[in-house]
Amino acid sequence: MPDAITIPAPADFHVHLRQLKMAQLVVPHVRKGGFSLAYVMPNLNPPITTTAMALDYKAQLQAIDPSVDYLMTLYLSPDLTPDEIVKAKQAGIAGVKSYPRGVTTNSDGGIESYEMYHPVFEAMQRVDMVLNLHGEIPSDPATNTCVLNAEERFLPHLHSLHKAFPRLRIVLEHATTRAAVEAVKACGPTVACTITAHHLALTVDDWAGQSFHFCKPVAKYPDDREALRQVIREGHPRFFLGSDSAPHPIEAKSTSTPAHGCAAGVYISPVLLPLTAHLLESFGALDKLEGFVSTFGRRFYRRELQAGQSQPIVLQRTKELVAEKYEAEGADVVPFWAGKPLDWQIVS
Ligand SMILES: NC(=O)N[C@@H](CC(=O)O)C(=O)O
Repeated sequence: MPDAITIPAPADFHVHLRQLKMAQLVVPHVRKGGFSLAYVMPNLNPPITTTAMALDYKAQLQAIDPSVDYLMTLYLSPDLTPDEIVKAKQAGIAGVKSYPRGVTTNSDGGIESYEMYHPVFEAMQRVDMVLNLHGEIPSDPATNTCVLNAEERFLPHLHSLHKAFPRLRIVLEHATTRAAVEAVKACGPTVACTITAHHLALTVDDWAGQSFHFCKPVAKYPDDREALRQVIREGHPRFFLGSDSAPHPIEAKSTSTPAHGCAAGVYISPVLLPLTAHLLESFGALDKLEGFVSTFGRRFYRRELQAGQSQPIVLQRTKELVAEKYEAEGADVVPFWAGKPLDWQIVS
């Protein structure tokens, strides 16, 4: 059992950084959690639908912490045109995120059918931008669809998109099921998958009745969690970390009404690297940490570290309790693993 681990420049390939006071609180937590690259989600209110909006948002994030490499994304909506894709690529925007309508936070403007976006996907394939999929279909009593099977029922869309656009790089985000792992494995090298740290820990029993563990997609069965753990143990190079760290004010998580429910999202940024090490060690995959948090995602996104760029993070074995909450002027949030011990801490 090692007492220290050194990881070259960890990269979080899925994170929600919000705006205004919440952003002031959570953006510095990217670094605190051990990460120097953040792949930033566009589901703001209003969503980031143009290159100009994405660049303006990036400037807001850089003003809070200029030391992080922010990779920006656009929100797939009918406003997005092939011309805007070309413009976005030239401006360094990395990807386009698709949210099916109504399945999660700020997804009212999300998509209902992929066919109408084929010209946009064609342009993305041509200029080489990444398509990020929130892989759930909306709940529908008529087809017996609910949060437990919404991801599995999305997978035929993944296969048909990959078939129609075989050179388009696609990432199935925050996979939670054995079916999703198998679907991504069955695809070619242009399809990858992010896995969150919390989905390596939680199952249905842990979020039913515990609002701070509620996120979309919800954690599934123990066998699904085992499939996520197994693909990491295998060191499969198309499966890598995207935290889906999604802060919500404590009030939005802890008080819900029948009309509004509880906000979906687990907040994980400030403890991300120590927690990921802790969890991987718990299921015998600590030796795969570097690939999972640093190498594989960077390779897929073509953001490999150049010589002299490795900005290594050193973790040391410890017993440290995670903070109960983080707060600042006008914002507060409860982190995942609050009040519980972690076996690793960042020392430099
Ligand atoms: N994951 C979540 O439960 N919530 C995310 C949105 C998302 O990625 O689904 C959020 O922005 O709060």
